[in-house]
Amino acid sequence: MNRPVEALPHALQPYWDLSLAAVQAEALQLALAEDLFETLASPCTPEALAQMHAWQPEATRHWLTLLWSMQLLDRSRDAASEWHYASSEVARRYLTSSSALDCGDAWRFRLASLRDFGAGLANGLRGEKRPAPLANGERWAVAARGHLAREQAAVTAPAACELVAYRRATESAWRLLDLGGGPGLVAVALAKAFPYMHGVVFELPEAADVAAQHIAEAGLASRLEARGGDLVRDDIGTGYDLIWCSSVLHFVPELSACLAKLHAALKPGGELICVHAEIPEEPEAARRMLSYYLPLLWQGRRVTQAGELRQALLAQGFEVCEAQPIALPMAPATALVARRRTK
Ligand SMILES: C[S@@+](CC[C@H](N)C(=O)[O-])C[C@H]1O[C@@H](n2cnc3c(N)ncnc32)[C@H](O)[C@@H]1O
Repeated sequence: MNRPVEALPHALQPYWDLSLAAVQAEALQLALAEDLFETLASPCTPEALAQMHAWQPEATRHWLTLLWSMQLLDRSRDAASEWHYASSEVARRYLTSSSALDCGDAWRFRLASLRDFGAGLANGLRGEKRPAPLANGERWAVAARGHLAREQAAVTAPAACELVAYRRATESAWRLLDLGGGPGLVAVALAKAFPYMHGVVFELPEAADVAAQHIAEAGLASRLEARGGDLVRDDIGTGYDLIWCSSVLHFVPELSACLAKLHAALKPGGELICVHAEIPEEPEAARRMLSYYLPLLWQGRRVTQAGELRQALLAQGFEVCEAQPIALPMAPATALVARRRTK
């Protein structure tokens, strides 16, 4: 009689995976610190690599094999049956210092800040508040100069261009508001893709300065303006054909008042592309979202439940024409396209 096959993987496997991820994160961190993906732009054997850096050859071989299993390296055998390792497509694109889309430092920043938050969970539960090292505007300006800029260039801006390409003709003139646009690279990418578009990046004043710098560097100052202000209290302008608003509504105290302001800022027929992560109903999908958004939730910020934003848009008189999954840095989100009715 055959032995009954036990259920695989074991029910504890997801939790073992958490501890295993610690080693994978360190392996990647070390690869970034050593600029490994730049070196392995051309294939190399572990022995040659170890010799180049005075590393231990066996340890190097096993580390490379782990990175291969994480799909950060490709490998192939030569005629002598020796493995040669080279950076994978994703590592070349996003984790190589010479790539325009490099997110290596941004990834390291995310790892460090999530570890730091995780280490403070017990204190947070007891209600201990950690003093913010910088004032709000300055904190966002630091983010805009650092990881937000890298992630916008690599992830958010290409996703925005792809989405907007379905909604605007390249040769038409239109007016954009990139609300809470951080470093402004979404607006910059849209302006490059749509030569007749002009518009505004609205941001807290300190971050608006960073966006202004990016706009100037891109030679787009005649078409894009970085306007500093508080979107809750200040005038955000009117007559927009399209408002791009991603990962911003978490920070406004009153959702309905903010959506009413966005509705009024659009031309009749104009569209709000509202891109935010919401907490899904299913635990598997909710897990990633909650791990990322727990710090925000603990600060008392808003992360809506799946479907809540749509309801809030409908309540303000928007017509919700489309809901599309979209890749945002760290966790996927939903892009809701909400139109101001023509009458
Ligand atoms: C998570 S970032 C998102 C940046 C950008 N939209 C993106 O998706 O990459 C949130 C942005 O909202 C801006 N923000 C938050 N509260 C704001 C307010 N009251 N007025 C203007 N901007 C604000 C922050 O400065 C920050 O750049």
